[in-house]
Amino acid sequence: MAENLNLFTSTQEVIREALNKLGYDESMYDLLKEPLRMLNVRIPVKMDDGTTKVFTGFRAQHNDAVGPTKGGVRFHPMVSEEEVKALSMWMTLKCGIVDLPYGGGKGGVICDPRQMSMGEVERLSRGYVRSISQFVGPTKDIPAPDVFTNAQIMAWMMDEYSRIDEFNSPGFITGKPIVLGGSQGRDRATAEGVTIVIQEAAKKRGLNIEGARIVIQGFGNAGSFLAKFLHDLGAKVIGISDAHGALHDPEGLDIDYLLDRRDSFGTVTNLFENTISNRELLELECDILVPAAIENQITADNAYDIKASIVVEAANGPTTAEATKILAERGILLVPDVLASAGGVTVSYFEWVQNNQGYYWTEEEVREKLYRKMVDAFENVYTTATTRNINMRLAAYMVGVRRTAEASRFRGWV
Ligand SMILES: NC(=O)C1=CN([C@@H]2O[C@H](COP(=O)(O)OP(=O)(O)OC[C@H]3O[C@@H](n4cnc5c(N)ncnc54)[C@H](O)[C@@H]3O)[C@@H](O)[C@H]2O)C=CC1
Ligand SMILES: O=C(O)CCC(=O)C(=O)O
Repeated sequence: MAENLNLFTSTQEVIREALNKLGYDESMYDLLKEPLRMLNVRIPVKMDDGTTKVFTGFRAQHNDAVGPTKGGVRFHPMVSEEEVKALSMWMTLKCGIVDLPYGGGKGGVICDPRQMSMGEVERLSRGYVRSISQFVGPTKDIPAPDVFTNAQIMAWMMDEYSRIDEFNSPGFITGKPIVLGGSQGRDRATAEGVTIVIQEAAKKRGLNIEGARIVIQGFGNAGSFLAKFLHDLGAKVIGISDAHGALHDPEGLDIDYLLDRRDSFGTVTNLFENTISNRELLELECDILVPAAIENQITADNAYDIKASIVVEAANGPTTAEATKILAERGILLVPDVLASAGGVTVSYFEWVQNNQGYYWTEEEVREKLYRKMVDAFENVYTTATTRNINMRLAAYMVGVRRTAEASRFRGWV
C-alpha cells in the first residue's frame, strides 16, 4: 500500500491517538481535527513588466480557545491549503508544548520569491496583508516569518497593517527588524532552540557534542544558524544542503565560509562542483541528522538507510508517520518538529510581549528565557515518552494538545 504523504490526514491520526490516550472522546477530536477558520484569498499584484498577476494565499486559524492564534507565513510555489491547515495544527501543538498563551495559525502564498524582484515581493506582501486584514490582528492572529519570508517582509506587512489600522501596530506581526520593535535573538531563535534540544537529546544518549558528526538538510534561517552554533560548540558539521544540492566533507565543512557565501534564500551549493544529492545527504554516516528544509524528506523509502542515532526535526513535517515508526523500531531517537522547532515561536511570543509592554529585553534575557522554555519542554516530552513507553512524536502531541483541549472544555465548546 502506498505511504500516506498527506500531512493533514497524518497529523489528524496522531491528534486522535493523543486525545484517546488523554481520555478525551470523539467530540473533542471532532473539534480539533481541523482549523476553526480558513481564509482563501486572491491577491492581484502589478508586476515590473506592467502586467497584473493574481496570486493565491491562505490563512488558517486552528483553535483560539487558549488565546490569539500565532504562526508564520510561507511564500513557496508548492504551498497548498491542506499544507497550511496542517501547519496551523502543528502551531497549536508547539504553543502547548512550550506553554505560550496562543493557539495555532499559519499562512501561505503560492509564489516563488526567488524569481521575483524586491518591488514585486513588497507589493505581494502588502497585498496579502490587505486581503487578510479583517481576519488577523495583535489580539486575534499574529503572523511571523517562515520559508522564504524574512524580517524585511515582516516590516512591509507591519507597515501595511499600521496604515489600515491607522496607528503603529508592532504587535500585529513578529520577526520584525529590531528598529521596528523586533526582539533581540528572534532571527536565531529557531536554531538556538534546536541546539538546546540537541544538547538535551545527546545527554540522554551519552553522546558528546564536541566532535559529534552532524548533517543538516537546509541552509536557510533555521539550518544555517544551527550549523554555526553546533560548529562553535565543537561539533563537526560534515554535510549541509539547499534546494540546489548538498555538500559533504567527512573532516567537517568550513561553516563560516559557507555562511558568508549563502544568498538570502539559503542557497550556497550552486557555487560548488562536487555536490551530492539531498537523498545521499540524508543517508550519510553521522551521529545527528537535522532535516531543516521541507516536508516528507524521511519516508518509508529511506528510513532504513538513515545512519544517525539521533534525528532532530528543525523543519515542519520532514518525517512521515511510517518513517517515524521505522526510526523508533530501529532505536533512533527522533525529536519531533513540534518540540524541536518551537524556539522560533517562543521568541516571537517574547517579541509580542515586549511590543505590548513597550519595554525591551537584552539579548541575554531573551536567551535565558528561551533556554528555560526549551529545556522544560524537552524534559516534559521525554518523560511522557519514557513513562508511557510511546514514541517522542506521540508524547509531544499529548503534551501539546492537552491545554487547547482543556481550554475548549472550560469554554463549553465541547
Ligand atoms: N524560520 C523560522 O522561524 C522557523 C522555521 N521552521 C521550519 O524550518 C524549515 C526551514 O525554514 P527556514 O529556515 O525559515 O526557511 P528558509 O527559507 O530560510 O530556508 C529554507 C532552506 O531549505 C532549502 N530548501 C528549499 N526547498 C528544498 C528542497 N526541495 N530540498 C532541499 N532543500 C530545500 C532552501 O534552499 C533553504 O536552504 C521549514 O520547515 C520551516 O517551516 C520552523 C519553525 C520556525
Ligand atoms: O514565530 C512564529 O510565530 C511562528 C513560527 C512558525 O511558523 C513555526 O514555528 O512554524
